[in-house]
Amino acid sequence: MVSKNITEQLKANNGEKCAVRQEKSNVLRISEEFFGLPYKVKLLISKYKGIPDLYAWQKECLNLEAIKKRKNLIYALPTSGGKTLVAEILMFREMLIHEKNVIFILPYVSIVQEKVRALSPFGVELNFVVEEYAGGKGVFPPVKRRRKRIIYVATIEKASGLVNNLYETGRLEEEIGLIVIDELHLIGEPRGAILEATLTKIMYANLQIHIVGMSATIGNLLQLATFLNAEVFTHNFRPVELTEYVKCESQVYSITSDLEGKKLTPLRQVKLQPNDPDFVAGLVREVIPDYSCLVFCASKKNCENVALLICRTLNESFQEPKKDIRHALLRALAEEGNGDICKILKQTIPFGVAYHHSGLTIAERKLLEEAFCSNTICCICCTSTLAAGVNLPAKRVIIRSPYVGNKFITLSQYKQMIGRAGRAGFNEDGESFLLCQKNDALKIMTLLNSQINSCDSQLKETNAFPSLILSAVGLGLVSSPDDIKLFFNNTLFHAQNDLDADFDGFLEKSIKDLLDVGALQTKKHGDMSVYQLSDLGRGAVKANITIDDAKVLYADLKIALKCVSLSNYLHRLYLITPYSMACQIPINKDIYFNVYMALDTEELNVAKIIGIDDGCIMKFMSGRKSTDNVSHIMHRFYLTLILHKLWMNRNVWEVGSLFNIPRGLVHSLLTSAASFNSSVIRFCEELTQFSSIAVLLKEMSERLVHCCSAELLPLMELPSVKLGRAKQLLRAGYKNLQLIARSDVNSMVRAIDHLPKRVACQIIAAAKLLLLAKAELLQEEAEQVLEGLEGMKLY
Ligand SMILES: Nc1ncnc2c1ncn2[C@@H]1O[C@H](COP(=O)(O)OP(=O)(O)OP(=O)(O)O)[C@@H](O)[C@H]1O
Repeated sequence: MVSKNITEQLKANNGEKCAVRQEKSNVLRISEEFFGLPYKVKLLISKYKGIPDLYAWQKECLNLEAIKKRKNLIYALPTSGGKTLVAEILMFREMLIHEKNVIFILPYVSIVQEKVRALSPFGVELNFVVEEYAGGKGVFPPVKRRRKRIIYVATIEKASGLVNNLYETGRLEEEIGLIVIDELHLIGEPRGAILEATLTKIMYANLQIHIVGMSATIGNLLQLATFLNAEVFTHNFRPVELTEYVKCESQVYSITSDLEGKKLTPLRQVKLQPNDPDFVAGLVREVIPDYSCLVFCASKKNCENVALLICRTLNESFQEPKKDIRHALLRALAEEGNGDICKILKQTIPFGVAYHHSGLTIAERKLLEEAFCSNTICCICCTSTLAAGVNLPAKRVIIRSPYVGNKFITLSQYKQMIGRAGRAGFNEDGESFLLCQKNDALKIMTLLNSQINSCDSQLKETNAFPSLILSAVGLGLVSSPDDIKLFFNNTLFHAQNDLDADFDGFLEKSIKDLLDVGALQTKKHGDMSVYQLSDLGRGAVKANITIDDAKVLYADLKIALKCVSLSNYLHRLYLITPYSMACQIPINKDIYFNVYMALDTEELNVAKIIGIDDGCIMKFMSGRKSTDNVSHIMHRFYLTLILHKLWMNRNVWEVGSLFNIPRGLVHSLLTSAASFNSSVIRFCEELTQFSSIAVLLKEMSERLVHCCSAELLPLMELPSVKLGRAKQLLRAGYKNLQLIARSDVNSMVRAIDHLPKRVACQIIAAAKLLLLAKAELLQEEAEQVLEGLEGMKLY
């Protein structure tokens, strides 16, 4: 007993000495700087990200003249090169040193949420606020904060609204010092037109805002650099070495390079089995369960089938080691699905295998990603979207076939996928296998020896010119044909094409169309005619929607103004049913008929108000063609019926099976409805005749974002906390943000099934940050009131 006490005493003394030594070294280092930031930032990066030191290229990049002189910069590196950390350090610098706010643009809602959560501990420690602008989240105009700096983490669409709003209220240049764009190459995908439009406006307005873009390697970096007047930094750094293989039938080749280009060198033969004809399971088994493996598949169905196929080749021994935590994962998944678990995942997870695609809800995907990162599961069969968004590195990456959907894979897709191979800090190397049939072998050789794709402006492809003209006129950036021409000289489209006489003609036609449709008007200004927006044009710009959508919305709102039905939410849900989703959700006639027939009198009345009656339904059922307008309304109303079921508290699983569509799609419909709701609200606020409708829609916002009971709402404010996790938290006694903020990480991990420590830490920090931000806002409001009272006599 005595000796134990002495040992403990010694240990304690020793611990104290270590602590003192550590303290001293920290004190010494306090005076050191970390790229102009307090040394504390380096310690926090080590604490929260587990990164003790920067890679050489990261240091080089942060020390570039372009950065010092705040010149715009694009830096391009292969996937997993560590680009994000550089951007984060730049953002911290902008807030802590230059005392300006930052906009961080990311491609998808789920990545925005993930980033908000990951930045929260830094926000608490470094005293800044992280605001989420994605889906239905993010207020316009953004709340102005006097004391704290803000990172707005935004999707492409929300960032566009944010920039417009801050510009027109004169706050953009005053408040924003830096805009960071992750995955800049997405400018070459359809949604990229919005990003290009946002950046064009900033470039044309010639604001003192530093723009930094990150990208994977792309073919036309210089064109992008011309567009952004940016310097370029490239590096081909990979934290771990990557070896590439091709497997064609039973032959494995390694990909080697010589002066003539890439070659396939035969390496080994594999034995194809009837239950594993491609040897995909064989390749997986070579690495799991000790290491992790990602299998990219061409389609969603394929992901599910391959996951099942792999499990059929695994024996019981693959189930044993992680039985308990895998069951905890299944329970967490059941929680998200209100008791339902996907039948396939139920079979595969005990083996440590899962599938991952957009048919799953965001919450399910998040749980699987966390489980993969914490080694609870060791193999995920996924579609190519996983490569673009989520950071899930694996020892081995297998590309099951050289197709994405039914299109042959491009070099940048290939690079993006194989880029996931190799876990920095976990494996010394990574491997990739591209599987193909003999008849695709030639195409593979061409692919491997081709140039990396360029990313092209999408303004023309997506017919985005009219919206961009409207927005530029609305913001007061342009008002004459000459201005508009000059404005378009600042686009990426211009950097890629000569804007010749044809283009002038094209612009003139776009302007004429906008005048004809009544979105644009001319006004005399002295001798000159200048353009200005009509009510409709203003609404479209404010709501960030196309003029065609604005016309439909205007007509819908006019009807609603005359006879909005308040007896239920169906009419309001129809108004906010996103137009863009109709093409993704096909109508099932029988389901439509059954759901329509089950509507009560009040609900049928709503259908009538918007133009659907029994006659329309019968005509539709009999397959007779209706006018375009009626078909359009019918299709939208079908989506409204789906939303209505969710609104009535049916979960995404039930609704998915009722309408025979994947639950992930039901979830995206809900997310885009929440986002469209904020657009419609802004439209109604701009066109004051509809302001009463804005009030009605605002009341729905919060419930629409989360679609859950009131007691869960405060918990769902937390980034990445979805229904299942909110319920787990509530059941464990975490009823509000205060209780979460006060919790310690270990007790939370003990109380919640399948909650990794890192995530618990981020959830607690996010709760603290939300509360601090709220408290500070109230304090600022109180100060403003008191300032107003200053000098006032009380009596
Ligand atoms: N200096 C470093 N030392 C060790 N690990 C690092 C370092 N910098 C970043 N990482 C880690 O490397 C991984 C990949 O980093 P990151 O996601 O920033 O790469 P990326 O280049 O942005 O990749 P992508 O193109 O996929 O977005 C992350 O887990 C990150 O924490």
